[in-house]
Amino acid sequence: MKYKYPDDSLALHTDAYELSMMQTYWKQGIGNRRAVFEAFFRKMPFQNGYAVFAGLDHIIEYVKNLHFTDSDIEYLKSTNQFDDDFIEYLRQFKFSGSIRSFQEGDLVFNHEPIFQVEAPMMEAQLIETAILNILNFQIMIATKASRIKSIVGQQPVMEFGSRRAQELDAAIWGTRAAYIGGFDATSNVRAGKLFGIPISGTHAHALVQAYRNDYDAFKAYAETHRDCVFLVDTFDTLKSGVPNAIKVAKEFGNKINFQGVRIDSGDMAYLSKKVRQMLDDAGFKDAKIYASNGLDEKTIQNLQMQGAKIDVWGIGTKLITAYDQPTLGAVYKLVAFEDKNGKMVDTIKLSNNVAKMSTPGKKQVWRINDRKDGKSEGDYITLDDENPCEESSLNMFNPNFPLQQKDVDDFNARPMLKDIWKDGQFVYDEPTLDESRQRRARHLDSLWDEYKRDLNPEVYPVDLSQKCYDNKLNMIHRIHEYVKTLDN
Ligand SMILES: Nc1ncnc2c1ncn2[C@@H]1O[C@H](COP(=O)(O)OP(=O)(O)OP(=O)(O)O)[C@@H](O)[C@H]1O
Ligand SMILES: O=P(O)(O)OC[C@H]1O[C@H](OP(=O)(O)OP(=O)(O)O)[C@H](O)[C@@H]1O
Ligand SMILES: O=C(O)c1cccnc1
Repeated sequence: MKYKYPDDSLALHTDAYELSMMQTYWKQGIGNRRAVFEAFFRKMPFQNGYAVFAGLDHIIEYVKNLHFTDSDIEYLKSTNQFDDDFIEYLRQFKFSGSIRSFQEGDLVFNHEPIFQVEAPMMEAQLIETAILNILNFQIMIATKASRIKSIVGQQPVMEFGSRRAQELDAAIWGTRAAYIGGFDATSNVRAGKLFGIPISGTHAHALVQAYRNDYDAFKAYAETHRDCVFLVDTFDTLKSGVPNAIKVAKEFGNKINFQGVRIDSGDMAYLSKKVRQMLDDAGFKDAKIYASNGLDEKTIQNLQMQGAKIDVWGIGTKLITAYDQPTLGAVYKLVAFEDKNGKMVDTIKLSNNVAKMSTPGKKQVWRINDRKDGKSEGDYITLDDENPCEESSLNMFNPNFPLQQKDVDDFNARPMLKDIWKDGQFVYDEPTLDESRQRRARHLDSLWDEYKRDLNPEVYPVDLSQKCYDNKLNMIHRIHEYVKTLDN
């Protein structure tokens, strides 16, 4: 396969309609007016009580490198869909706006802005597709990983999904998201090199098949490696795999570090208990039992319930493909746009479905924590000019059920949308990947258990300030009045 052009850039990683709209804005002279777009999702992934934010690092790389190459320009010309003067404008395109975002490892919730772009309309429009592409995938994988890690607890959990992922990028960025979500290592060596994620692995059935029997295969592996985990289920786990693993471990003694065995099929509760007994009886009490094969948080929980003696978990398909939910469904909506007099005017998208109505205005999300126990009370969405830190008491109410409300007195309020770019300047002090991973663990600690259970969690409060709520209602009302005039 050959590309049609010698180079590739991500500037064209956008939907054609973004470029079509840009051309309209540009030709109509409104392309440089400021616009504010916000990304949010409507439903919690996997019906989980929280989601884990990930993807910012990839977005930063994308925006930093965003420009149209000569071949991008040449290609756009060849489509005959865009005017030459507009294409010439694209040649000097550079992102000049501002971006605010949650940070990787932060917990995020539905209906709150998780990512905000304030930029000339044309610029903000171009980047929608890539931003959603990245966030929709990485948040889902980080959240799935976090669900799995929460069930597994302190035991190590390894990401094994590259061979099953939706192509190369999904494997790489998926494993990075999984690491933020709490996974401990990956089998993908490139992800180890690129991101510094610890790499880890055992061996495949091919090795045993190549030597035609367990003993010769394990012996060959032991002769060529110090750390050894033997895969014991190629022929017969209990009759051949484990006895031969023990035999080789005994023969090599201190010459190898016999870490344990991996089981990849069969009844893993039954087998792991038997295998544990065999390893213990042989004096290998510290040897670990690794398990893989179609695992996720549900199978793991079930195996735990059955008393399975598994110490290390390898997870592929069901993590990296976000098996039970194909996308997060995050959207990117225009919430304010500069008018011809240079004034920012809020905008709204109405819908017959109340849940689908956007919340107008440039906003900030504040995480409200109880000052006494540090626990999160909920998220409080304000218009950008409000500051709940100046209030002594907050009335938090559910915008869909305004009667559901509570007053919070002794609280800390932290703004969650952090500056990443300001007027074209990159201003973010990027955390390391390990810091982002720790952030998720720290934030989970401040969440009540009721929001963290994997089945039917309580709904975490995501509330609007009175001003934000009134602004939304007023806009809805005004538009309804306007539509009524059209009926006549
Ligand atoms: N004790 C158990 N309780 C619940 N689920 C289990 C148990 N043991 C294994 N599983 C899960 O059952 C599913 C099917 O296991 P099974 O061994 O039949 O897989 P398989 O892929 O058909 O095996 P093989 O690789 O031998 O073809 C896997 O997702 C596995 O994780
Ligand atoms: O089941 P998953 O969660 O996706 O985990 C990854 C799977 O990939 C490997 O199997 P594969 O059959 O690809 O190779 P093998 O020859 O090593 O068994 C491994 O043995 C796991 O079963
Ligand atoms: O190292 C392993 O055991 C491994 C790696 C990828 C997929 N399955 C297993």
